[in-house]
Amino acid sequence: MTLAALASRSARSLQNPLRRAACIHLAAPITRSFHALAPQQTMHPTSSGDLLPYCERNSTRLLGKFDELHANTIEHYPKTAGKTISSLQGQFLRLLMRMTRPQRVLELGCFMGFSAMAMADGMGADGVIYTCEKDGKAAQLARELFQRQGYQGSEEGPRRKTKIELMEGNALDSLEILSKNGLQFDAVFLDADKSNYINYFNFIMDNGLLNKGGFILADNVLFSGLVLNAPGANNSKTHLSSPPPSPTLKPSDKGLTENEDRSSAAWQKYADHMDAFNRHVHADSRVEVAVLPVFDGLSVIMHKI
Ligand SMILES: C[S@@+](CC[C@H](N)C(=O)[O-])C[C@H]1O[C@@H](n2cnc3c(N)ncnc32)[C@H](O)[C@@H]1O
Repeated sequence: MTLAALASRSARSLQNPLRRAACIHLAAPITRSFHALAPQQTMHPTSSGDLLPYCERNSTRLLGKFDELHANTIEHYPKTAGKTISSLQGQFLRLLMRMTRPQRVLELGCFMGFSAMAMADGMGADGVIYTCEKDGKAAQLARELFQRQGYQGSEEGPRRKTKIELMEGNALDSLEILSKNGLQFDAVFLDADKSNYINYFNFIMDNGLLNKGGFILADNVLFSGLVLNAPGANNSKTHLSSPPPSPTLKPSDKGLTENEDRSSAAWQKYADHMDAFNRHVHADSRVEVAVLPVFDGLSVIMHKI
């Protein structure tokens, strides 16, 4: 049985709610794409105001094939379209893949497939991305798009080489499947539910999913700067005086769905998870890490050789 078939069988078996981690995903798309939808309101001066559009204007543009994806996303997820990383971050990921040439990449949090496609475009012809998504609708739309754009063979058409393998279901279950199949990765992009970042990191490191010398990119690690307010952040001087959401920031700009808690306490809870993750990674002697104040905070974590 191919890994794809194995993954899809396993995804079907994940209907048991007990196996699904209770995970509200809260993206921080204020530094993400769809800038027309989400005004730039970030605590990080390098990605605020006019600077982000300036950086985008002076960066190589991603190809027009991403237009269909963006149109799809706005059509099907008008309120949470901003969960997708920004065009600039997509270009950054693509460039990083071009420079490091990983053979196998793992992504947790596919959504509509933008970051997966951006990374796939930067990888060599033999490179494959495994991307995990628990939202069935997003997974289906992404799968269809990958097929139309030639990243995945379709059942009907001639079998093309699959460059993006989409694993539908809870990411922790997908990690177990990948581990059981003995897969190892050169790079990982962490962009799923914040409350599980530590679990994802531990599983990947403890089960040898990341090759030595390989790296993990973890997104949203500064969570709009709110990590400074986390109880364990150990930063008495720089506490933020007025935690978001600000009155001018629409809930949809943070990727919240109608049913998610929009109180600033809930907001802070996600930032606390990110702070705990940052401290956890920093304390792990198997890795070296740089926590970068770009986008919504991006950690580059290398598995020491
Ligand atoms: C920020 S979005 C990913 C955006 C995507 N990386 C991009 O930039 O195009 C996070 C995604 O993670 C998914 N997600 C959240 N928790 C998950 C879990 N436990 N397992 C798998 N996917 C999960 C959400 O459904 C959501 O689509």
